[in-house]
Amino acid sequence: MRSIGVFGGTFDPIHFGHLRAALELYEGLQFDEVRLVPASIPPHRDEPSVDSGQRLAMVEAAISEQPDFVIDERELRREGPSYMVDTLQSMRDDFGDISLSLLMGLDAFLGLPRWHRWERILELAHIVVAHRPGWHLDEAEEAEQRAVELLEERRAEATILQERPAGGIVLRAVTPLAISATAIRRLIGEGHSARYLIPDAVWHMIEKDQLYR
Ligand SMILES: Nc1ncnc2c1ncn2[C@@H]1O[C@H](COP(=O)(O)OP(=O)(O)OP(=O)(O)O)[C@@H](O)[C@H]1O
Ligand SMILES: O=C(O)c1ccc[n+]([C@@H]2O[C@H](COP(=O)([O-])O)[C@@H](O)[C@H]2O)c1
Repeated sequence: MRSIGVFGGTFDPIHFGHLRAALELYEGLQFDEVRLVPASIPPHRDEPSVDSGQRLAMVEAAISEQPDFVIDERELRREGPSYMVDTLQSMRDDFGDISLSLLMGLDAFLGLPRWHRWERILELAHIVVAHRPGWHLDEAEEAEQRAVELLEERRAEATILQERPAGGIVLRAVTPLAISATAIRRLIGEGHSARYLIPDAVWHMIEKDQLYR
């Protein structure tokens, strides 16, 4: 069965934490393709500090040489908040009965029960959760318990991703990289370099356009 990974993010900016996780999941879970989906208006957070055209350009620069990584612009073309359930429904309509896997870090997964129509998401896709430094399942807060229960109910072996179109949750270790876009924005705002946390091509764009100053 054809199998696609879907990696959504604000990517403000894209960094090696995103890229290395996406690559290890792509190789380890044998996706035919990973679609990076920059959010236009991300729900449940402040508006991005850089406009969507620039965030998109940084993602393009970051993945230009990686085979099977593609950018999916459908959230940028849609009006209103970038609800993931709408994105996955539209991919399902486009791609038919393939296996779709929504990739996310553990921090994002713990917040999943607050997402718009989140229960529908598991009817449309699998969820692959990557470990992220600083986040632990056994330290989940009260508000995150629903996500922990969901993982217990739906946890599956990675083989499910090749066998069924949707519905399982797979937890995966990736190289732990304690990099966040928030810390990168702060570094640059304080006049420091963000080199070696992000691809050089992305750093050059940030410098050229004086982003995050
Ligand atoms: N270092 C990392 N390791 C694993 N997953 C990550 C890492 N950084 C981000 N992710 C995941 O990438 C997705 C998109 O994240 P996002 O674009 O919000 O990056 P971020 O670094 O968390 O940004 P911010 O600090 O602005 O919240 C989320 O699913 C998040 O969990
Ligand atoms: O659909 C939702 O309600 C929803 C709520 C929070 C986050 N998301 C998506 O999850 C991805 C990671 O979100 P963030 O805030 O960590 O960048 C990104 O693609 C967001 O659009 C989606």
